Formats: sequence, structure tokens, C-alpha cells
Amino acid sequence: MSKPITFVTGNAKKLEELVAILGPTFPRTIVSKKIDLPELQGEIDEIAIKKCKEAARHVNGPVLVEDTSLCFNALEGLPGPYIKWFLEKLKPEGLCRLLEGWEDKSAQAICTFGYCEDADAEPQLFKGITDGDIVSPRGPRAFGWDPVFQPKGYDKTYAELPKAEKNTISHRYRALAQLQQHFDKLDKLEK
Ligand SMILES: O=P(O)(O)OP(=O)(O)OP(=O)(O)OC[C@H]1O[C@@H](n2cnc3c(O)ncnc32)[C@H](O)[C@@H]1O
Ligand SMILES: [Mg+2]
Repeated sequence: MSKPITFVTGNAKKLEELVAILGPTFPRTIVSKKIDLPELQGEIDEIAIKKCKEAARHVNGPVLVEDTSLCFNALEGLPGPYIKWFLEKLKPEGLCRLLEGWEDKSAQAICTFGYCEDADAEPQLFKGITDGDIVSPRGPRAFGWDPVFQPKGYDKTYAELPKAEKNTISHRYRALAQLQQHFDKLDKLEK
């Protein structure tokens, strides 16, 4: 029997989506631990690796973390991993206004999970990207920048889409599909 995996996050919405997306068939037990890990700087992968190592120092056993970026193509990928602070200060309206002078409103939502077996192991990354456009805020303000992100091919923002639909196209869904594949493979090998 494998040890449970501890998902370390300070964000209850991320946890809620992870549970809904993975469903009951995921081959490992996932428990959660609320820790506000440091908001690190650097490139996306580097942040996820450091965040995972930091989380592993708090947990005895396998650990999972996730870092989310919102990258505006006109701004060479910014705010990227710093979206949390941009959102906090500018609110959804301000995020949309950032692109006022630009014709290109396209953006990528990027979710990077980091997993490591213990504090000595090198973290493995699982990434998911969803392309979309930054629009004037529409829909409920329940989760972060959902009201300004309209996925490509949709006329609704993440916030306007039913939760179950967001969870079949989102950056988080795509990253978790990679994670799921990895653990399904391990599970088969162990049997
Ligand atoms: O403890 P952690 O897991 O780091 O949780 P966090 O809230 O600090 O999250 P991040 O550091 O990854 O920063 C990402 C920001 O983007 C927001 N966010 C993450 N996923 C989102 C999603 O699917 N839709 C909308 N906003 C999202 C989140 O609320 C943060 O403001
Ligand atoms: Mg964070």
C-alpha cells in the first residue's frame, strides 16, 4: 500500500478543483495540508521545483504542490507567476485594463504540479496549458482571475462556465491528466 500524498496549498479553491477533477478512481490517496508557502520568483518550472522542495520540508512523505501562472502574450508572458499580486492589487478590471493599449488580448493559463516522494527526491513536474483571451470581467467572482479568462473556442469566461465544464478544459485539468497518467502507469507496474 503506497503512502498517501499530501497536497500542500493555501488555496481552498485549488483543492476543491483537484478533488473534483481526480474523482474517486485516482490510484493514490490524497490528503491536504494548508500551508502558505513562500511566493517565489523565477521561471515557472524553477518556481514549482523550489515550491515542492519547500513543501517537502514540512511534510513527512510524498508531497504535491501546484503553481498557477497567467501569461499575457502581448506582455511576453507577464504577469505569469506573479499573477497573484497583480490580481490582488489591480482586481479583475485592472488585469483587463493592462492590455488596453494592445491589440493582442491572448493569454495562456498555465498550471504546474510538482510531486516528490520525499524531501531528498528530485521533484517531477506535470504541466497543463489552456489558451484564451483576456476580456472585461464577466461572471461570479468566486475564484481568482476566472472572470477575465475566456478560453479559446468559448464565448463564456471560466467564471461563467459551469464548474464541471471548466474542469474538463482547464489548465488544472490538463496538468492533472498528466499526473493521473503517471500514477496509472506506476499502479499497473505494481500490480
Ligand atoms: O498556496 P498556493 O497553492 O500557492 O495558492 P495561491 O493562491 O498562492 O496560488 P499561486 O501562488 O499559484 O498563485 C496563483 C494566483 O492565481 C489564482 N488562481 C489559481 N488558479 C486559478 C484558476 O483556475 N482560476 C482563477 N484564478 C486562479 C490564485 O487565486 C492566485 O491568486
Ligand atoms: Mg502561492
